Amino acid sequence: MASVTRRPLMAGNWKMNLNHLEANLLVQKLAASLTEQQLTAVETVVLPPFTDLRTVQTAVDGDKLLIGYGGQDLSPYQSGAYTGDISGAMLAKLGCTYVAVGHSERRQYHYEDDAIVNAKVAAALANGLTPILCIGEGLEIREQLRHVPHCCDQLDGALKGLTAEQVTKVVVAYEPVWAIGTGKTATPEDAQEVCGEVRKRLVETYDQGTADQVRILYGGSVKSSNVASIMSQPDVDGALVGGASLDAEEFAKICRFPEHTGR
Ligand SMILES: O=C[C@H](O)COP(=O)(O)O
Repeated sequence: MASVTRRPLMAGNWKMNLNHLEANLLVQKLAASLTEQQLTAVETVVLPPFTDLRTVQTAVDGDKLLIGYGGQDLSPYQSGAYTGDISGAMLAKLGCTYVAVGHSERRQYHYEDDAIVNAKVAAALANGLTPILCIGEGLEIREQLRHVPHCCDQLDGALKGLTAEQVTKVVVAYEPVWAIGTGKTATPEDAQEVCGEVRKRLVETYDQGTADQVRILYGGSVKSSNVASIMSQPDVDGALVGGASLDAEEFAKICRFPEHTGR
């Protein structure tokens, strides 16, 4: 069987950090820290707060930076009376190519369930955005060793009703909730276990060709010091980075991981 090449993706989720002035500085510094060759080898994306997106767009377009960007959430609806929400069409109009969907912080603080996440994935695709679909288990589920079925159930729920072709356009991010912002990183083997099972589930539900095209990221306390070992796993195609993406030099080091692994 021919081996499959998936372009590594490093996505920096800024969460509710950095105003638009700080966003401009960070994006400029990040771009200056990476060569064209490095940015071509590893797709580099930032997910700033909504209020920063126009500024990031101006910086990226103005200097033709090879950095992608996107939102951290979107409405499942196209438009209308949904105070405080932002539509996929609005993100697309700002040049976004990605949007995070179903992050554990949205599931926890905004009570998003699999049905809402499913509607948001569909809304992202309908607007030409690549959803970064986040799945992951809490500590209790991990301790009960139910993490694989839990994550596969979240995956099934989020992808319900999508065609195989649509699924190839989705990025999945496995983020064990107990490893987010805690400094506790899953071992590379933990990351591989779930990412591998996610890919197997995609083979079962769709087919091998579809599953081979889907990029699966790991997220949870990723840093420049641990990214290489995580990226050495066969089913891990990148990382969703929180805290470490707020420091341009540290995030750039993460994006330069192939230089430490020869990947
Ligand atoms: O979206 C990113 C994840 O929640 C990971 O955050 P973290 O790198 O700060 O642990």
